[in-house]
Amino acid sequence: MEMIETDICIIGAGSGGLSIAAGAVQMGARVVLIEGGEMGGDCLNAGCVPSKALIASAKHAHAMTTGAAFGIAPVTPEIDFAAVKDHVAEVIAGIAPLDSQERFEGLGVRVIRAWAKFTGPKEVEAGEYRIKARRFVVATGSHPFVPPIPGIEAVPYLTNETIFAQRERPDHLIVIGGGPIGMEMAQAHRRLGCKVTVVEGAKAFGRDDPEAAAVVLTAMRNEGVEVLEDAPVVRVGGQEGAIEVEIKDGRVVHGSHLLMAVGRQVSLDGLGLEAAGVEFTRKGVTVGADLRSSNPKVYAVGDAAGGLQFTHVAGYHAGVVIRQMLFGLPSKASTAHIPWATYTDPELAQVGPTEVEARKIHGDALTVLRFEFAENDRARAMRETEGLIKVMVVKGRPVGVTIAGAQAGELIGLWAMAIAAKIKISAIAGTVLPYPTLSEVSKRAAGAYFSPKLFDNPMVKRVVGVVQRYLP
Ligand SMILES: Cc1cc2nc3c(=O)[nH]c(=O)nc-3n(C[C@H](O)[C@H](O)[C@H](O)COP(=O)(O)OP(=O)(O)OC[C@H]3O[C@@H](n4cnc5c(N)ncnc54)[C@H](O)[C@@H]3O)c2cc1C
Ligand SMILES: NC(=O)c1ccc[n+]([C@@H]2O[C@H](COP(=O)([O-])OP(=O)(O)OC[C@H]3O[C@@H](n4cnc5c(N)ncnc54)[C@H](O)[C@@H]3O)[C@@H](O)[C@H]2O)c1
Repeated sequence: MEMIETDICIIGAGSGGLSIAAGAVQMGARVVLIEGGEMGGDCLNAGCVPSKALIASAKHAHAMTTGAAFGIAPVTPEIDFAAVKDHVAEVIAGIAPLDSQERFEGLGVRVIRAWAKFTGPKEVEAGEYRIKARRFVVATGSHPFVPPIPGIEAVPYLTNETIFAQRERPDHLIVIGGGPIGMEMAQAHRRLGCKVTVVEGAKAFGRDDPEAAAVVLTAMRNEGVEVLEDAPVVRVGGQEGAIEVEIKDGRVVHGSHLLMAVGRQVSLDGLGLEAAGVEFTRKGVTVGADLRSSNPKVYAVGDAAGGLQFTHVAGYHAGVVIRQMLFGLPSKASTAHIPWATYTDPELAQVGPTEVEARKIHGDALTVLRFEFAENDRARAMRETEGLIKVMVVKGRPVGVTIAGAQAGELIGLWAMAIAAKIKISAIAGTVLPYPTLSEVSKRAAGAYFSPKLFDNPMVKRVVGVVQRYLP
């Protein structure tokens, strides 16, 4: 077994691990990166990238059926499902070189392709190698959680790890779980010609603002996605082509294929965390705001750190641990300014607390500003008028924003910056934006903070009256 000594050893070459490796090596640290599966992790191979590529195909198909209002005769698209999957694979292949072993070796990272496990507090084994490092990072991500629903062991099912390779179009896809994975996949498959039923145990988009979630839910139902809520699944049965899913109230849904999208399980099994003195729970490695574990030489980032599970969070974590590991500077992760978006159509985006959460935290100090997409000229021109923005404001500064509507994922960026930089709502209201853009919904919502103070204020009216009398 070859022994390697290094400054930093990273386990997992996904969004978090790759960002740390690239940053650390280019700033002069010796870095070992260990990956047991595919370089790029979930996001590239079975998550963000393939799902957004599939959604893009679905959007093209949908546009072909919805042109009548624009004067374009609708046509029924001929969908070659296998070719759609070729497109998905091509998009992955196009991005893969950026995450590849060759690129990282070119940067000077020692890449080991094997499954790693700790054998002590300062030592990891992977394949033919023993690695002693001054600091370790657990960046092992997560995988689909498949609950022990009675019957599941005998029924063929898809997960995010297999659905993007499915080349035959399912006649009727049943999706268990109405979270972001389930809902993005449900709409994409519906638009690509499948019958789709989502069976959700509680509420679809359950982590989002209910009013915003309702906008998306209505749009999806109007497109023909059947969404059953408050419908916990208690049994599954049947075989490929003839699946049945039984709901607690006795209803049975019949379909051809089954997608399990009921959440994620962190990938910590077999990692030997006990040998390293690293505490963990089912949710992830137990870390403080500095992302350090109970073994001060071991950090955890991304999904493995047990918090928000997004690629941009893994990237943000990378910066937090790099500052500590390379420069010995204190650094902490916070969640108040982290946005997320679900790429349904319309999109759903959030940063900071929702209205209900903000009300609990700030009580009467909270002001909620609203603006409807229907009042935005660009949204009207595009006939994408469903949606709204809500801005939660405390003492003149935004603390949370919810957007449901076209390009919500793009629009939330402004607010993520405003909250991170503690920018005042007056700065957003005072920004001059190009007309006509969807981003004007943000400015108009911000302006709503001042309009009652200016337009419904007798004092202002009196002052203006007096000034008008004397102004030359
Ligand atoms: C269908 C789907 C769609 C998604 N869409 C989005 C999106 O649009 N936007 C967004 O921000 N997020 C999205 N996510 C979430 C995003 O993919 C994850 O949050 C992100 O990949 C987490 O990065 P990570 O570095 O923590 O883990 P990963 O990217 O999962 O990487 C972990 C790596 O560690 C490796 N590994 C695990 N154990 C070991 C071991 N013992 N030894 C060696 N290697 C090991 C794994 O093989 C893997 O390659 C989506 C997820 C899914 C499933
Ligand atoms: N656009 C994005 O950024 C994006 C897209 C996809 C995934 N992700 C990430 O992946 C994570 C996981 O997504 P997810 O959708 O798998 O999980 P989730 O936990 O968000 O949603 C799972 C849903 O399944 C339901 N459920 C659980 N057991 C059930 C049962 N027996 N019967 C019926 N319903 C049941 C839950 O009530 C829940 O609503 C997300 O939280 C997010 O962090 C992000």
